[in-house]
This record gives sequence, C-alpha cells and structure tokens, in this order.
Amino acid sequence: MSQFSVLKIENLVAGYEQRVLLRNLFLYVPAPAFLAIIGHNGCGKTTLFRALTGQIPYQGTIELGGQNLRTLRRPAASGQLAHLPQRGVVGFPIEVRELVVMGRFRHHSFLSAYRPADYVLAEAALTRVGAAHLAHRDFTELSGGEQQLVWLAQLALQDAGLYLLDEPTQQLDVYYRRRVFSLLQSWVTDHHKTVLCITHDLDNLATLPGYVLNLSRPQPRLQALSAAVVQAEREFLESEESLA
Ligand SMILES: Nc1ncnc2c1ncn2[C@@H]1O[C@H](COP(=O)(O)OP(=O)(O)OP(=O)(O)O)[C@@H](O)[C@H]1O
Repeated sequence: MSQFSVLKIENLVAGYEQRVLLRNLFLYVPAPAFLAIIGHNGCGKTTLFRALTGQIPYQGTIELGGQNLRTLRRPAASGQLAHLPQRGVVGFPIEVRELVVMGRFRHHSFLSAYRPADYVLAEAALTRVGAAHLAHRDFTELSGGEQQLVWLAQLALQDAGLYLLDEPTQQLDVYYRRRVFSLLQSWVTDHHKTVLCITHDLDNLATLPGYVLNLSRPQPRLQALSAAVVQAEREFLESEESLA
C-alpha cells in the first residue's frame, strides 16, 4: 500500500455554536484504504463528514489529495470526493436506472442526454450491489434497504478518489450488509479508492482489511482492523467509562 495520504486532517475543531464535538483531531488516511468510523450516537461522526464536505465551518487544516480543502472549488464536481449521506430523499417518481445513471454527471455535458453506454454502466453498477431486478422500478416505491442499494450503485458510478459513506448498511438485512462491505472492499482493492465508512456494524468489521477510528475515544487514532482491535473497541463502547 502506498503511503500517499489522500486525506490529511490536522488539529481539526468542529461542532455547532457552543458545542464542540471534534476537538484537535489529527488524521492521516493513506490511499487506497478502507476506514471504518465508529463511536456512540451523537459523538460527531456525521459532523466530521459535514466538515469534509464544506457544510459547516471548522478550525484547523483539511487537505484532500494534497490540496487545502478551503481552496478547492466543488471537490465533488471534479471527482475528488463523493458523499452518501445518511438519508437521501427523492420527492418525485423516478425510474431506478434514471437515478443511478446520474452518477455519471461528470461525464456528460449540461442538458445533453445520457448515452446508451452510460445506462450499461448504470445497470452493471446495480448488478454489483445485487439490485439489477430493481432497474425499472419507481425509486420512491422501494423499501428503505432497496433505496440504500440504489444510492450505492449511483455512488459507484461517480468514480471519485475518496468516498464518504454515512451508515450505508443501516437498513440492510444480514445478507446485503455483508455484501455491501465486500463491495466496498473491492472499491479499495480493485479500483484503488479510499473509503471512509461510518458504521455501527462492528460484526462485519472484524474480518476486513483496513483501519478503524473510534470517535468516542478521548484521542481518536487510526488502528489497523483486526478481530482483537474490534473486540477492544466494542468493549470500550459498551463500558460506562466511554460515556463519561
Ligand atoms: N445543526 C445542528 N445544530 C446543533 N447541533 C447539532 C446539529 N446537527 C447535529 N447536532 C448535534 O451534534 C451531535 C453530533 O451529531 P452527529 O450527527 O455528528 O452524530 P453521529 O456521531 O453521526 O451520531 P449517530 O451515530 O447517531 O448518527 C448530536 O448531539 C446532534 O444532536
């Protein structure tokens, strides 16, 4: 694995008004890599993603691919970053494959229609998440878990360097949870992506290669994933001490 740091965070302080949630966070994420971000409800995991996507002000330095985030214009539009928030809402009927093909937005010009080749990619992405059978359904009529698979297919088409996923397996059953974690692994090993994944799903982390960051720790740091590390972090999160 190369030691190039796709994401470098130094002395990050972020939160809301009088409430600081991330205090003096340092983080160097190598590329490519899978990084699971864990911690109690409300400890600041989504807040970290909000800082990384420019949705909230922060103090400190964030570098994306060696460039200061404050000087980058629309990193999503240039393919540096793709973000899957916890809840994606669509307020109008739309065929699933039409939603997925929008992941190709960087590859076609404004107002031009997507090409047949884009739809081939969209259908292949749906197949990889195990949702090819949903291609012609109305997205708004799908279950929460089915919608989550569709968003993942769309995200894959964005072909970004760094992916931020906020609880992508939250509504999935045991089969699809495991399947999505192995899909994310393939983004790292086959496509050399770096994936930051907020999750409470510790059971699926123990056997994955990559790193874990526990934001409930007083001084969070990257640790290589292993069964022993996941067990230690689970015990910490289950302890009264961790809520102090
Ligand atoms: N816009 C906001 N203004 C004020 N406080 C907020 C705002 N958004 C979130 N918070 C608070 O900040 C804290 C951290 O929220 P965040 O969404 O980062 O938690 P999280 O670690 O992702 O939790 P979960 O695992 O439950 O998703 C929570 O207590 C939340 O209520």
